[in-house]
Amino acid sequence: MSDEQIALGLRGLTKRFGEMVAVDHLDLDVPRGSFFGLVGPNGAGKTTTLSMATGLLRPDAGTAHVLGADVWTDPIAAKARIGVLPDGLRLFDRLTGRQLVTYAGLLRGMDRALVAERTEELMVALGLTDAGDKLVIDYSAGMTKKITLACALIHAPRLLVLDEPFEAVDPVSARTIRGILEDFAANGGTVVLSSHVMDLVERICTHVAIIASGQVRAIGTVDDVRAGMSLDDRFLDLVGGRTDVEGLAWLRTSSD
Ligand SMILES: Nc1ncnc2c1ncn2[C@@H]1O[C@H](COP(=O)(O)OP(=O)(O)OP(=O)(O)O)[C@@H](O)[C@H]1O
Repeated sequence: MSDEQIALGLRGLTKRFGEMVAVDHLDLDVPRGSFFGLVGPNGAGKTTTLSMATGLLRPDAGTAHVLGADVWTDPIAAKARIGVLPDGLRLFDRLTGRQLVTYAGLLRGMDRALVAERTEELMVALGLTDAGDKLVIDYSAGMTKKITLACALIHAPRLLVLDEPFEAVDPVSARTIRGILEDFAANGGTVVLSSHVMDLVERICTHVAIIASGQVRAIGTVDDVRAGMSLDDRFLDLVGGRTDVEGLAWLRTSSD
């Protein structure tokens, strides 16, 4: 793949927490226009990788490029092109939903009238119009996910990096979000998302990387990585996650 075809390029990305290597010389190329799923067991290093890729966590080694811009040496250019839905982000939750999205747009240096226009469009598209004047602290988990997504979209980024975008989101909202993301990718945008839901990744992603112990175990189009199996089976084969349900015998016996 040539550099122009790569939306997100990670090279030798490494992060240690004390003795533990969370991300271990990780290389990954996300093609432009792809819908790219990042999957892996709990603790595999997905969030740490995405945080380093988007300028939220400084790597110990390695580089991250967003559409050619180095995230760590040219952060202003890189960050202008990215919209991020981070995991467990602390929001200014004493703002209303509408105020929070407006704030995200103004922080990006956008014109106030354009911010107002896009905020209303996003509230409608994400079904948040009625909740727009409610404080974010009073939002449900799914509503919080949607308002954070609105903040990630307001400046019309070229690359969206979403940590578990469908977690806690109801089926109707999931369908809406999926529609917005598919439209975004169909028009030249690139989506990178992490998920534990293999069926979802199999259905909506064009490409996938399976990560375990901070390294890429398989990468390519979903069909290539599946290799004729379901993604779920391939995942379990690669990460060796199958455990037999022996033990916990006490759970099977009733005490009354
Ligand atoms: N700030 C931190 N300090 C210490 N260890 C950390 C920190 N952040 C992550 N880790 C460790 O790094 C490893 C990778 O964590 P990470 O959150 O990237 O995994 P993940 O693939 O996103 O997991 P999950 O699917 O459970 O969200 C884990 O072992 C985790 O305990």
